[in-house]
Amino acid sequence: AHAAAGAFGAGPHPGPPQRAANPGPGPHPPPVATSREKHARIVQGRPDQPAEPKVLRISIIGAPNSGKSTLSNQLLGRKVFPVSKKVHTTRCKARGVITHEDTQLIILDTPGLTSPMKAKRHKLEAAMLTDPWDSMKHADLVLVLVDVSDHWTRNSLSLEVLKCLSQFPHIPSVLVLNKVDLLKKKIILLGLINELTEGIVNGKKLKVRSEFEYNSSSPAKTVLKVTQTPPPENRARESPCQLETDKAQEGSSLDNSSDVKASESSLDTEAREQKPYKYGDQKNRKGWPHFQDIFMLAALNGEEVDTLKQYLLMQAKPGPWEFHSRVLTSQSPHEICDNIIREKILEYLPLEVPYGVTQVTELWEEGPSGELIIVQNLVVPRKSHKLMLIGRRGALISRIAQEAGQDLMNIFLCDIRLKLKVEVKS
Ligand SMILES: Nc1nc2c(ncn2[C@@H]2O[C@H](COP(=O)(O)OP(=O)(O)OP(=O)(O)O)[C@@H](O)[C@H]2O)c(=O)[nH]1
Repeated sequence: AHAAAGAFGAGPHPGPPQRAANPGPGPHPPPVATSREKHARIVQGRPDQPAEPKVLRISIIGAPNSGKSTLSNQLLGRKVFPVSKKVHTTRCKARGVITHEDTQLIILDTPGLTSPMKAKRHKLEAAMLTDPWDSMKHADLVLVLVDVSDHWTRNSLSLEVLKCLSQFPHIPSVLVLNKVDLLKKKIILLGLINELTEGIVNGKKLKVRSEFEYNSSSPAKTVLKVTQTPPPENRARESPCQLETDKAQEGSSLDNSSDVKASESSLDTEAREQKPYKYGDQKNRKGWPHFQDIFMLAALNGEEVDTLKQYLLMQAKPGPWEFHSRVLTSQSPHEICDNIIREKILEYLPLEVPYGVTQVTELWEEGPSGELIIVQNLVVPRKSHKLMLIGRRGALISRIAQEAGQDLMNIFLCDIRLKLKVEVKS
């Protein structure tokens, strides 16, 4: 009793994968190896680093669904992590690797930070509670992602995020406000920044005030700009927070063609008055006063992602590379495949149904013309779930196989024949 989705990928693959909107500098990413052995050889092979290599390990943490994987994919310039509208798409930590000239950025994409109670509800593996913490242990810098379109969560950092940050206060942290494309009133970002930073960035008290200036050089654009008054010792410093939106497209409620600035002043005295942040104190706090910088971006369309990437490249310190420059991710081909299929199941099945699906790969082999043949069995707990997953006349499972096959083709850069079966757990 199983439904099979049509094979996919006959004919030549569609050429190079679609690059993200902001691929950034650097050469075209290499294909991801399709067999376990090849992958292991490349990942474990000696890094081909230059004489004076630089490295930065970046942990991306945040609430489930804040856009961590979307941002990771955009930074990588290629989709290698699964993304969906449902929470807990990412099940375990995975690394993405960006190699640019002498610098290697290693992105530690983690599951959304969650509580043991929520983990139980979604039947999450133990790793989903521990992985974000583990990734912090290896990080040189942490990006804290906040979904600014979520009215319920955007006004304060979650308890789990605060616990994580205060457990590792020595790791430089950067606040990233994501999904700004969904905000009609961009001016609320100023209030959010104030809440989420407790009014302190880089050790200096933020004074948020609005300044409306006519921007005659760019009348077609609405510009929201947050700058910090430079500290006396370095007048040239300017915070990288900058967001430009096309007025025509956005219809922003900011004053037309205006700049809004959050500036920093009367710095040191006010900063010293701030209550020290103690571990265990998080329940009474909403923000983190130790961010070194703030970015506002839209990971989905790549807006300002390249600015963040350039910033990260600048933060790298001398140190040996971990991976060969050809490596794009530490995930094995099988893990990538499971994740991509899971992403589609999460996207198309309602409520909690996707969380009960177990994936079993039955076949993984190279076909006569070099194509990759994959057969995966999706085991579900109930017959009703099976019917849902197959859909009317197999329409849904075919769609899942088609879309997953296309994504895998773009990742592996080879033809893929993907067959999905659905079975009720006996
Ligand atoms: N409009 C908009 N949507 C976004 C943006 N970034 C991410 N999304 C969407 O938000 C949803 C969640 O994105 P993910 O990248 O899977 O989020 P995540 O934080 O990795 O999620 P978990 O795996 O549950 O922790 C997806 O539907 C994305 O398309 C953005 O900048 N703008």
